[in-house]
Amino acid sequence: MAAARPFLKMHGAGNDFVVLDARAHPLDLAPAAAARIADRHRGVGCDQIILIEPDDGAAAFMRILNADGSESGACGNATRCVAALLAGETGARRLAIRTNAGLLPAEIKGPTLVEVDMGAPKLGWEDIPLAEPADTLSLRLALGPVQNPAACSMGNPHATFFVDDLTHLQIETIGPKLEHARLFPERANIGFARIDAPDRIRLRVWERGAGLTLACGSGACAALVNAHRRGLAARRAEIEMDGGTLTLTWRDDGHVLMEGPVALVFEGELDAAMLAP
Ligand SMILES: N[C@@H](CCC[C@H](N)C(=O)O)C(=O)O
Repeated sequence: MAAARPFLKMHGAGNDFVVLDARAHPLDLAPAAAARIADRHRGVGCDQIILIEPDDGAAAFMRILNADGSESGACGNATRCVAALLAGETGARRLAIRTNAGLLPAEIKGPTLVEVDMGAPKLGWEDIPLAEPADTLSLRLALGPVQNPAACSMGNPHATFFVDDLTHLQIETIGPKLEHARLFPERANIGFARIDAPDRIRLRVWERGAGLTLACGSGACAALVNAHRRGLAARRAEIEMDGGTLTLTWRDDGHVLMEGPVALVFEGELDAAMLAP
């Protein structure tokens, strides 16, 4: 059985994480163990579990496990948190974190502020991925009051619905049904965006494998990209979510810059039984 492990509880705009450092001692975390740790009553409680692993060409490799134990290729808010953590070890202001989405350069902008280059979105139906050829600017998907989202991948699949009213939207009801829609063979993160101005978007995200979170960094990137593609937003906007606001820029070179807060909440130790498969 694995030994007890220290962990850090962190969050980025309220999107919260249990961070485990597996650089010195590898940790093969089974989906059931991830779900156990993420449980907000019987575990530590978090949206995602983040494993920091060794990497030859970057400060570290970041493995992302959702609260349901599924693995994702991108997690914007956690990337900022891990960048801040690793920068604090060396005093560096610039570093790069590798995820399955690629090599993500990060810059420390302040004691609790980090900017990450999230790379370029993928816009083709097969890159999202979708189950069939489709115009990713307007998918033939509708449920209740929402329809025709735009879709892109930030290393993970996102569909963004544009709505006028976020107050009466039953996201807990329609979110899981859309997450598991047949159109999304790997499921999808579902964003609901209200355009308040060309440079201001109000966003709520039903996250794949985690549910309604207070913020979603890759979801914010997808919302800006999809809004700009639709002619609804500029290339730079403030994305306001329940847990906080991120500043997003879709650069002319195609890369999306995301700036936002990071926080360390507490340190703890996971009992070995929590880590068992
Ligand atoms: N909260 C993250 C996204 C985490 C992964 C996502 N739920 C997925 O399964 O793709 C973010 O800040 O991007």
